[in-house]
Amino acid sequence: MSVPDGQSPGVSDRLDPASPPVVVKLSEVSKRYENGKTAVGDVSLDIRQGEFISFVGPSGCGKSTVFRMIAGLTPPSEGGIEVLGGTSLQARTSNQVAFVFQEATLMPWSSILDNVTLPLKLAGLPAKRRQQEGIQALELVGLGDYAKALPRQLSGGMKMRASIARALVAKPKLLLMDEPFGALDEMTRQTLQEELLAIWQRERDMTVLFVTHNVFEAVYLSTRIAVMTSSPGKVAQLIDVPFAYPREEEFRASPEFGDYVRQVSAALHGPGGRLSRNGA
Ligand SMILES: Nc1ncnc2c1ncn2[C@@H]1O[C@H](COP(=O)(O)OP(=O)(O)OP(=O)(O)O)[C@@H](O)[C@H]1O
Repeated sequence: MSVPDGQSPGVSDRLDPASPPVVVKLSEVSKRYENGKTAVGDVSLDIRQGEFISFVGPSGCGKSTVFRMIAGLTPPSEGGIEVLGGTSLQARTSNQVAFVFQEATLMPWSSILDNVTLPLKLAGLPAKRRQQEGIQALELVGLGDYAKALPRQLSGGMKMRASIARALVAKPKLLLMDEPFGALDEMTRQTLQEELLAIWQRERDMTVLFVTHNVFEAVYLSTRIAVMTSSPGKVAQLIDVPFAYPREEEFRASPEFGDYVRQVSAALHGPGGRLSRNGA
């Protein structure tokens, strides 16, 4: 396992939060739904280009609400959100932001290639170009041989790969992943985690925001972890995970990995209220 030493080219950039530009800026953001529920209260957070940041927290603490606001799917009640230098809506409609959800949500009657290239079709790209880019995205996730298959012919893990390919096909600058591996078995989950990190490392400028309930997954994947607490949802603690990539299998078995898992778990389950007073 390699620990950052500032010498490896590329790695230090990923881990130095001071250098890359801010791509998502949340300024005192709150969200109160129409039924009066305050889902998110006063969250301020800067996310920089190339980060892989995971959001962990108890069910209902507002993780998906934060994502929906960043995606421009629901407006904040208070505060400001800037995405890639503009509004969240501008970023989404210009195809710079892509999503992956827990369900792969593929169109059952369309081939995997047609599913994956849908965002390009919606953007008006010609058929030949769509096909080229689609095949490229499928190869990236190891589904190069399944372009003509229908979703029902794929396993759960393969469907998720297709969903990731669809998100990557338009080469987004920001990838929002809301519990993408939550429904998969542990082995498939670990394989997809490794593949996702490999893709992220290749797309040097792509920033990934990832929601998970799984502390092990958060530590394995992330440069930084936002630990959220509920009522109302807040970012209670930000934890840097300063280990170089690629993170080999032995990283998962290392004492340092265990230390970070314990630190994040303590932040999640520690003495009630103490963390939420350290709001980020
Ligand atoms: N459209 C809505 N209208 C009213 N309340 C909502 C709405 N969407 C979410 N909520 C409430 O806001 C709170 C935060 O929900 P959200 O889905 O953001 O949490 P979460 O952390 O993503 O949960 P989980 O981990 O279970 O997916 C919850 O109490 C939820 O019931």
